[in-house]
Amino acid sequence: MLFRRLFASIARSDLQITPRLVFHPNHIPLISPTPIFRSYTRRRHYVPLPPMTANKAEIYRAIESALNSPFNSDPLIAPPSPLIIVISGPSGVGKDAVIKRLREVREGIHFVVTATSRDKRPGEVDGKDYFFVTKERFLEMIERDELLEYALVYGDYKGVPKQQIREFTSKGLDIVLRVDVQGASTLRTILGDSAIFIFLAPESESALVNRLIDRKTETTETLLVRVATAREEVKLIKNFDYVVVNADGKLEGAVKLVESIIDGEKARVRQRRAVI
Ligand SMILES: Nc1ncnc2c1ncn2[C@@H]1O[C@H](COP(=O)(O)OP(=O)(O)OP(=O)(O)O)[C@@H](O)[C@H]1O
Repeated sequence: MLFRRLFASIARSDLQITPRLVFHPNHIPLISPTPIFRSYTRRRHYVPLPPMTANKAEIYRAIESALNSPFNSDPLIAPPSPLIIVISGPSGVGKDAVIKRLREVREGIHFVVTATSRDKRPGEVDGKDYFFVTKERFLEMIERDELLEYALVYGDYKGVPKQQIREFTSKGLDIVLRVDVQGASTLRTILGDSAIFIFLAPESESALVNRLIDRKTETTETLLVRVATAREEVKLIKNFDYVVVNADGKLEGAVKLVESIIDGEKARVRQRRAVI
């Protein structure tokens, strides 16, 4: 009784157990090796296909008809999801310089403007380089949960406004965040693998110190703190996905490598998807 039921259910099902396949050069297969082909083999026995010497439209239509569904021109692959790219590295390594150049050479990216309570440096523009806010306003932003991440860096607050990320990812743009190394570690905890983390490294410690001296933005005391911190920060490289060396005079190369990383990420089969 049990066997009879089992055989009856196999007979009703789409599964077919076949000892061998039958092919003919100008015909579609009579018996399909897998159930997936069965629907068209069942409906369209012996539909002759034109030879490859026939005209293109005729071959096209014949294949369409044999598969029993029209071809369409819709993209087979969905467009890549917007990326969140975190660029970090020790003070003076060239985060701003790399981002400034990336901004010039690449479209489709929104560079998140960090909010900071520090004073403007000469040449910096409010709303472009940073949102310069008072300490009080910054504390209010923390209170209202408006920041994805924030930190007190060398006595000044810096933080990433959530609203910008939401607004621009919804428009399909990639997002670049520029944060210090501690901030990147915090973001890794918050975002996990849903974002890409790039560590910018100098070619040597000495190059980094020289760059900071040349920048002329530090006192010797703050310079000392930055360099000592940089030594510790290099140890956190393990929290990152990629490392890009920004060597002296090789800014272009560093930017190209960042672009290649972005391109590679866009070609991933399993896309990263961040929810902010
Ligand atoms: N590849 C490079 N070659 C030579 N100089 C560079 C290079 N990259 C950056 N610089 C210079 O090094 C100095 C430090 O760079 P930048 O201000 O971009 O560093 P940063 O990582 O943003 O620093 P901070 O975190 O302190 O703001 C700047 O004067 C910049 O012009």
